[in-house]
Amino acid sequence: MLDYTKIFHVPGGRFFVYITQSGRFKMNSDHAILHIKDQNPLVHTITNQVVANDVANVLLAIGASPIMAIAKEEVEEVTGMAEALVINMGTLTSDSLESMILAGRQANAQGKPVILDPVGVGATTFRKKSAQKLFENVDMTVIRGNASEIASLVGVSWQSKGVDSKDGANSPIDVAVRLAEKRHCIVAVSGKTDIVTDGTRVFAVSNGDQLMAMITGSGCMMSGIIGAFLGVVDGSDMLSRVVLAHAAFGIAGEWAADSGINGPGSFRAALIDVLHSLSDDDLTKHARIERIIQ
Ligand SMILES: Nc1ncnc2c1ncn2[C@@H]1O[C@H](COP(=O)(O)OP(=O)(O)O)[C@@H](O)[C@H]1O
Ligand SMILES: Cc1ncsc1CCOP(=O)(O)O
Ligand SMILES: [Mg+2]
Repeated sequence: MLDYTKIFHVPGGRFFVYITQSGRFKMNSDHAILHIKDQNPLVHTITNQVVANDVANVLLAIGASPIMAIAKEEVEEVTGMAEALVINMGTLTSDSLESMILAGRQANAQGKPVILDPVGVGATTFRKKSAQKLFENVDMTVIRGNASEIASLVGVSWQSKGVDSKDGANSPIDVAVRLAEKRHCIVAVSGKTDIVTDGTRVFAVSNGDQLMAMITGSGCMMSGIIGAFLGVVDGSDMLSRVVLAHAAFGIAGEWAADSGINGPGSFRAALIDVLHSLSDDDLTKHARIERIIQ
């Protein structure tokens, strides 16, 4: 059992951890993956040039359908036919920002989930200002990023290098809760342990493998997978599904790492293979989810 009180030590002791028996926290969706495979949600993804192919492939592997469309002439139409919208700032341009706003407004108007991945948001002034513009125009359902990205969105300093997060003095829980409160949405902070919160309830998901940090795009893929989990009619709450999406991707990472791969290249392929065969039963048995009480 992990001792989260050590991992998430917060000056002032704002958080402590409620450890569930067997380390698993039962979520209220037992059929999340089945629903994705049955309903085959279309996920409109405006992502970066580095990872578009990987994100499309993980969406297909889990049972969703990807559509990568970026032209401002068509994004509203595409979001109109999709079940979820994923916006990723990885290789942002003024044009793609405009498209993200158009697509985001369309999704909001139709009550469709919008997932924002603020890749490298703290790295440049352009990205910071663009994120601000996005928040002024679009209500996000989920913001998912690494710790330095989420910290940057609440004005907390955190070490980073380009699009990657390094060590930080603050707690990832603290910055996640602050951003969720600020933007009134679900926030997920990825890392060795992922934190998912709506500002009130906080969950820690400890599935995953260190190889996930050795390929580019694992965070972007995670954001795409959230789009698949939120793009279905499931009967369960959004927060549970975002938590389960993290567990599913983390389990896929663990099993891919364990599948006789040779290194990061074959790990990336194995990740897609494992996601393709992952079931709700696997998720129930192997998810390591804990609830953190503030
Ligand atoms: N050291 C690690 N051990 C286990 N899983 C990890 C580790 N680092 C990242 N992951 C997983 O990889 C995915 C992407 O996280 P991360 O690398 O933090 O995002 P990003 O690629 O956006 O920086 C998440 O699902 C996370 O749980
Ligand atoms: C390397 C890089 N540069 C711009 S976007 C990108 C990919 C980032 O992917 P991730 O955040 O999932 O590691
Ligand atoms: Mg990222």
